[in-house]
Amino acid sequence: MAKKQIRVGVLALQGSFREHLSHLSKLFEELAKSEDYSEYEFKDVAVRTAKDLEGLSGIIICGGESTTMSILLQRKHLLNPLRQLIREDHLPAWGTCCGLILLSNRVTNNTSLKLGDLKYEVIGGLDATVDRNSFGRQIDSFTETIDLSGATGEEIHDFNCVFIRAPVISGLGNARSLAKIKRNDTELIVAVRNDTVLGTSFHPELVDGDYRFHKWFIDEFVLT
Ligand SMILES: NC(=O)CC[C@H](N)C(=O)O
Repeated sequence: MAKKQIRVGVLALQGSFREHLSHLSKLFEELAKSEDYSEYEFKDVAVRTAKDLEGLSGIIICGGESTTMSILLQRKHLLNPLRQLIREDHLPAWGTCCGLILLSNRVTNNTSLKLGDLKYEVIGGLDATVDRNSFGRQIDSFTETIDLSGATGEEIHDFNCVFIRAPVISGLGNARSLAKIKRNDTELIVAVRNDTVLGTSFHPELVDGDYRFHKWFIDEFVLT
């Protein structure tokens, strides 16, 4: 019987797209050996043009710099196709850090930006507000081990979460919180989801050899 083709795209304009593609391809090598996934044939796809979006079952928007990425999305004519796919057609999507910002409906701390004739535009899809650069400057980047087992229902008790000039989810509409960290006695939301869109302030693609979070995205969002 022909296998079901599962193509997972990674927006590859700027930022940590190579790391996501490498995580996916290694994960897919593992899944190809597993009886549980024998009905599927997986492929990771670098998305650079609107044509690359054809036939995708899911998409990842990587870490990077959201102002730059917003400009590139507009110049490459990818912003509107992605809005259509993610917001109207409910293509499963996951954004890490900059990707979370671009997938949120509301962004704060982005007002002083002059972009020539362009505006700071996001894709949206997550009914949440994110505050950019919420932990301060690049030098204030940090790693924290978080128990993601409650959030994912998987054995991800200790996940190495890398925060680089990360945003925080400062308001929730219909999206729901998945994970929090504590800073100065305040709980901050760092992962959020709705039915088809997932956002994390941290970067699972930067954790070498750990594909558990990527696997959960495939199982929970792409294959359901
Ligand atoms: N690591 C990241 O993706 C950083 C995001 C970046 N600070 C922004 O606002 O776009």
